Amino acid sequence: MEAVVPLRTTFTATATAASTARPRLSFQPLAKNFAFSRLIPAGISMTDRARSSLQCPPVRVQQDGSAVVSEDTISEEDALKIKEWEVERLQDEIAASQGIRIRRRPPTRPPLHYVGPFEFQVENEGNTPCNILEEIIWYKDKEVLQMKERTPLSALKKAISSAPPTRDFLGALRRSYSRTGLPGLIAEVKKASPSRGLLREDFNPVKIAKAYEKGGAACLSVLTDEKYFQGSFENLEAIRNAGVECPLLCKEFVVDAWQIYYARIKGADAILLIAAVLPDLDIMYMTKICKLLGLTALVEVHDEREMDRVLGIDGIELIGINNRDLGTFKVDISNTKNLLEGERGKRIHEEGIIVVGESGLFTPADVAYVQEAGVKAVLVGESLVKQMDPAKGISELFGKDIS
Ligand SMILES: O=C(O)c1ccccc1NCC(=O)[C@H](O)[C@H](O)COP(=O)(O)O
Repeated sequence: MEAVVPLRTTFTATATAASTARPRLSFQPLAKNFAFSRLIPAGISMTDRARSSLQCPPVRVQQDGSAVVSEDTISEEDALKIKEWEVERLQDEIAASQGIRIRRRPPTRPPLHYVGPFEFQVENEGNTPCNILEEIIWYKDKEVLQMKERTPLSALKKAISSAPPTRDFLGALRRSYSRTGLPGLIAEVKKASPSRGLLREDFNPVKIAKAYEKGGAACLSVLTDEKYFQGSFENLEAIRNAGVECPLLCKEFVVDAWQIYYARIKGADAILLIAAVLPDLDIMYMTKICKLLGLTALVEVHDEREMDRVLGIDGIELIGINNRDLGTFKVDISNTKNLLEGERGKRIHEEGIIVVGESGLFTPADVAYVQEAGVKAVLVGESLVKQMDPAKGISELFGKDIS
């Protein structure tokens, strides 16, 4: 029996990243009493972008139940999309070789499928994120794709040409350290988090930012992720436009250089780059873009391997050590100490890199502990934002008035 059936999303591409020949598409076998669960692919699916823009090819169902698509039915345009997908797979392989466990997309297909007019959910091990960071990144990839469609890079570049200049984030941290003898404070405007839920009901970002500035913060960090942190770019923009003078860090999950340009027009002076997500080449490329736009890059690491990768990249000036394990949410400030011990600490000192201790800092003893370990700045959210008076919270955190 042979039939030509239109199939929308049930195919998997079997071409390997290394192949130079035109990729061949093959399909999951379709049994007579076909069940939706059979749609779980054997291979790795394409990105949404590639998949959604591929035309539905005609499929020939063979006698054994398998379905094939003839190479002749693949248009030039589709072949190009498949190539794009191959390059993305290659990037995944490079990331894995650098110890990056965060995958940029589900290795099988995303759990949402369509068959004809029907939409349904199939979950399997491959399409469920391994931790919260991976979940955030998969979501962010889609979000950024939509944002880019609404505002192309060319429009951002045009807007940047008339944007006000950035402020010196690193200089502010250095000045604060010399003035107080204590780590420069990056105080975080944080409404909620995946680990703690809602942190503050009566959340007024501008009021909190002004209180932080009054309390002696050198710089501010503004969470812009909406889905997981209830932050926004509107908050960043509002704080910048409210006359707050502290330089602002855009606390985002950057997966695409487009976001750096976007942060710049929304008022950022610095932006976070997470080594657990970005391969070395991306970090190199993105830090260059930051420099070009006058932004400071805060490159965040969680473990020794990430620290060594980042230390191997030229021109890094600011490294954040995050004490939060993003798999378990456990916070352990000794992570900062461990990563600054021995040769690593020596090298950081010699190269004049400023290190920021991030997450889980609540008391003067915590601040003293990470300062002793070698940090010259700290990034603090929860313990300050929860205070009725965040300015007073800063004095309590440092054990003295640092304004
Ligand atoms: O805070 C979280 O629950 C979280 C979960 C997943 C990814 C990142 C997360 N936090 C981002 C941060 O780096 C912190 O907001 C920042 O270091 C301040 O931490 P804290 O002082 O403990 O609020």
